[in-house]
Amino acid sequence: MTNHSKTIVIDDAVPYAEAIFSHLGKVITLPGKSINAQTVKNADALIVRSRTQVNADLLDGSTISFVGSTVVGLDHIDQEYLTNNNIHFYSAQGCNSNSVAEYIITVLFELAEKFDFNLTDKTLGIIGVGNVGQKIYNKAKLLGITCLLNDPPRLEKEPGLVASDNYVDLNQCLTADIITVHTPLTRNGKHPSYNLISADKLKQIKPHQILINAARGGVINEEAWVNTNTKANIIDCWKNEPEINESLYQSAYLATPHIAGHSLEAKVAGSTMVYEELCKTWNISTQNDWMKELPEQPNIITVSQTNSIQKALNEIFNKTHDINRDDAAIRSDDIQKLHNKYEKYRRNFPIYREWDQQRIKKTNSQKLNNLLKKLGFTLV
Ligand SMILES: NC(=O)C1=CN([C@@H]2O[C@H](COP(=O)(O)OP(=O)(O)OC[C@H]3O[C@@H](n4cnc5c(N)ncnc54)[C@H](O)[C@@H]3O)[C@@H](O)[C@H]2O)C=CC1
Ligand SMILES: O=C(O)C(=O)[C@H](O)COP(=O)(O)O
Repeated sequence: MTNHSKTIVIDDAVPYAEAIFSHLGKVITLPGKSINAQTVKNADALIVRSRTQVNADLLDGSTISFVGSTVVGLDHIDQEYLTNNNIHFYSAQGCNSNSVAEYIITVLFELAEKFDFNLTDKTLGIIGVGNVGQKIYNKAKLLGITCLLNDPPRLEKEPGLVASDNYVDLNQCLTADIITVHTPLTRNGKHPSYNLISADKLKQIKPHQILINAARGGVINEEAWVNTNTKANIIDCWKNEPEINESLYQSAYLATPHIAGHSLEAKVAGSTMVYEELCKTWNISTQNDWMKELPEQPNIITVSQTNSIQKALNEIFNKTHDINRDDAAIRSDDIQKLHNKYEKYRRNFPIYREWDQQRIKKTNSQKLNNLLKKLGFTLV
């Protein structure tokens, strides 16, 4: 039964918001950017993704006592303000890490196909080895890709990692053939990541190297990146989204509108993690009736050839999430059109499912079948 005494304001990009949250109170859904002081003034809970700045300007004078974020980045949340004002805060850490990891692996196989190289001959540098970075590393290891890892904050907490894995300093990590960044965007503390790959660091980059940013705009210095000669730039996260830098955009071999973490499983995990926390906070039992609204399993994937395992994997990954489609969806030489398409496309992003939801028709290659199972696919 709905509790009409509570009001919950929710970003309308949170899937199944009404179905999941409505038994807890009156649900008001709004575009994340339209959530303002007026709309939250008399509400009890606020549930955001990444597009709402959560701070004193938004919450001063409101009745909000719970803020939930169904995404991972925290750079849009003034956590100190929330703590000082006794507002319970919860964010769904880890909810979309597998989605981002699958995006990166898909990108790697696409690059290998396009530039005709063997991934097992290349090194992959992973900067930030948290939920996302660790999953990329685990998958890369299964696929025989050599990795260099960089995460000074994690090493301080787990010094034993240096001995057991390929942890290196940032300069060495920047020598990898392909470099991918997965730190949060932070400006303070002992290891701020803003401008981590600075203009100076970018001078070390050689023309054979590939740079990927699916973390946040600003971790790699965009102004210097535009003028850095690389083999390819892959960019999912930008400064000033959706008004992204035109020159950097034109320099990108693959440019996607901040969708690496947008698998259905990631979005649903973010929503349910916040939902469970809100139920706990309000001391209400959880319900799962809304789950009947989830779509059916995707169709079985067939692989057209198995002579090259790398090519077969590229085909399969693309059939689960077509990143070229995401790039093409926003491509435009007219920057204004690009900016408009950017936000529109990500807000209406086509549903895709993670590998562990996918069924593949058994191939005639035992090696490929084994690899697919290890990557989470079901063989039928
Ligand atoms: N493109 C997309 O759709 C998505 C982007 N993200 C971004 O990726 C970031 C990482 O996500 P998770 O792995 O889930 O976060 P996490 O918090 O689990 O991992 C971040 C890791 O970065 C490390 N780190 C922090 N500062 C560093 C520095 N200066 N140098 C090297 N390592 C550093 C931390 O020690 C930690 O291990 C998020 O904060 C978010 O901004 C996350 C999900 C989706
Ligand atoms: O979790 C994060 O951090 C992300 O970057 C999300 O994938 C972004 O989600 P949106 O709310 O911007 O769709």
